[in-house]
Amino acid sequence: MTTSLQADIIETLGVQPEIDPQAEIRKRVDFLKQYALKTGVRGYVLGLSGGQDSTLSGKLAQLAIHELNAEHGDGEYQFIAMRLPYGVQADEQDAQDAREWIQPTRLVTVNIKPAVDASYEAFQQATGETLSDFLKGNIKARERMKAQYDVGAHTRTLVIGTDHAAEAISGFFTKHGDGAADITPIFGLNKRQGRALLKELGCPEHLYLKKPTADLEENRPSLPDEDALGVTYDQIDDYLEGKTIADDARAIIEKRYLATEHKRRPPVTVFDTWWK
Ligand SMILES: NC(=O)c1ccc[n+]([C@@H]2O[C@H](COP(=O)([O-])OP(=O)(O)OC[C@H]3O[C@@H](n4cnc5c(N)ncnc54)[C@H](O)[C@@H]3O)[C@@H](O)[C@H]2O)c1
Ligand SMILES: Nc1ncnc2c1ncn2[C@@H]1O[C@H](COP(=O)(O)O)[C@@H](O)[C@H]1O
Ligand SMILES: O=P(O)(O)OP(=O)(O)O
Ligand SMILES: [Mg+2]
Repeated sequence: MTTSLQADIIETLGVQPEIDPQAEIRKRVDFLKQYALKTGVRGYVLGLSGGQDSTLSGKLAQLAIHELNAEHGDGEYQFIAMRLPYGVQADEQDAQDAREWIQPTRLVTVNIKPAVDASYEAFQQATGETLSDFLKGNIKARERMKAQYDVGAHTRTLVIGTDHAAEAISGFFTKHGDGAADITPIFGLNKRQGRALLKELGCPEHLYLKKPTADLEENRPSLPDEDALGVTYDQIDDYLEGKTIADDARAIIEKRYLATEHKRRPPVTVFDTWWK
């Protein structure tokens, strides 16, 4: 039976228990096109990690750009993919496979290591203390955000975020890091629905069957999100589809959801009451 908190979460995150992948693709490509036309921007920019979410978001963006150029422009719309490794990335080949499949208008590569290490060392010099490996991971996510905003502002393109329901529910993103973006085309989908869209689009299987990872920690490289979260994406997806899941998994999900409300909202103000 669906609990009332579960029903609230499903409604807030906009999840449908069943989807038509083809219709979802059309809706989200149209959304990207219409927003670019309405705002007058020249396209989109997105970090491609080689993971499922950026592969899907990037493909939707590239489809939107193709159609915009065919229908409205002289090729002035562009989708800029960014590779943003911290040094050398273990699954670099997946990122290259995603780029090959998406065929972005342009690829920009920024190694974030020097900037991240400079921030990490500046903190050390200023305080005499050392940031944890976990907190250094959040610097990486924020540095990636900065690099994308630099390219976006320079090219009049908007930054795409890859937030979706299965990530939003647990606040499993870095605040003002990968959580910061201008537009989120896969919002409202859970993880298996995202996979279904990629399958429909003809994506190489290995890019959507791989284990999701934020890959932010040096001490635990390629740590699967599911290990960090303590629940599986299947459990999260079932919960988001209104199904009954094991009590311990439900408790973990709901505890994380309630603790991370601040990450899904704008900065709290004197007019807000949600935190009380
Ligand atoms: N797979 C992914 O998509 C992905 C990507 C990046 C990070 N992550 C994960 O996301 C998490 C990010 O870590 P985090 O959440 O500890 O760091 P965070 O920086 O995202 O959020 C913590 C910060 O939020 C603010 N904050 C905390 N409580 C608050 C409150 N009640 N009201 C207002 N602001 C508040 C504080 O500034 C605090 O430093 C980690 O678990 C990381 O592994 C996952
Ligand atoms: N190594 C990366 N290169 C480019 N973009 C990246 C990289 N790692 C993460 N990103 C971007 O951040 C989001 C969130 O990633 P999670 O795996 O969900 O933490 C990802 O979709 C990329 O856009
Ligand atoms: O955000 P991505 O593309 O890195 O996907 P995943 O979260 O599955 O690693
Ligand atoms: Mg990832």
